[in-house]
Amino acid sequence: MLNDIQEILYDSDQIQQKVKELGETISQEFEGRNPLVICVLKGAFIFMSDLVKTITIPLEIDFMAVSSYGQSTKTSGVVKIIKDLDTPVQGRDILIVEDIIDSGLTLSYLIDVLERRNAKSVTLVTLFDKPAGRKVELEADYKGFVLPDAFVVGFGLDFAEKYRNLPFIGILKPEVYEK
Ligand SMILES: O=P(O)(O)OC[C@H]1O[C@H](OP(=O)(O)OP(=O)(O)O)[C@H](O)[C@@H]1O
Ligand code: HPA
Ligand SMILES: [Mg+2]
Repeated sequence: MLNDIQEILYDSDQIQQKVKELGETISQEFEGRNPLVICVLKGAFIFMSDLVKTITIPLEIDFMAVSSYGQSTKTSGVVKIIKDLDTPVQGRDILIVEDIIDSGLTLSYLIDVLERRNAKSVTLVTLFDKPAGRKVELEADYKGFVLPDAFVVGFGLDFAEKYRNLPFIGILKPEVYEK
């Protein structure tokens, strides 16, 4: 698995430090609001579990699974809901937890869904942001790291379902997906 990585961008310690900072900021922002924290599966599962441990205010969690990349390094452009929320969002302050914003299509679709369901507010936190990939205008309220224009894996992010368990974020060697 490590042989397939071209370059490590941020290691586990660097990521944990950043997660802690994000958690502190979010704790202040949502003081007294009991937010519903939504993990966008599968990619965000590691970030979500680390992040909520650093948030010091009461919150609720739920999960939504969406997919648009499948076996490719390029978005299909079609965001499919694989698993929906169990919790009604009407009138709730929502914090969406995402691993990466690339084209922006996944999150613009999800925000639209939550607004149509009458969420009171929708706030976005992403651990990684790849602005060069944007196809729609979208900015996270809180972000961890800005990444270069390369396909990355690790810390929850996959290529064809592999590499999610790497404890760092790194660039995948193009020969892995070009062959
Ligand atoms: O901004 P975008 O171009 O939409 O890309 C970001 C989304 O793509 C990935 O999910 P994917 O569809 O690969 O599903 P997964 O989380 O199960 O890997 C990632 O986890 C984000 O949710
Ligand atoms: N890596 C893994 N999954 C992704 C990426 C990426 O660079 N961009 C969007 N989904
Ligand atoms: Mg994926």
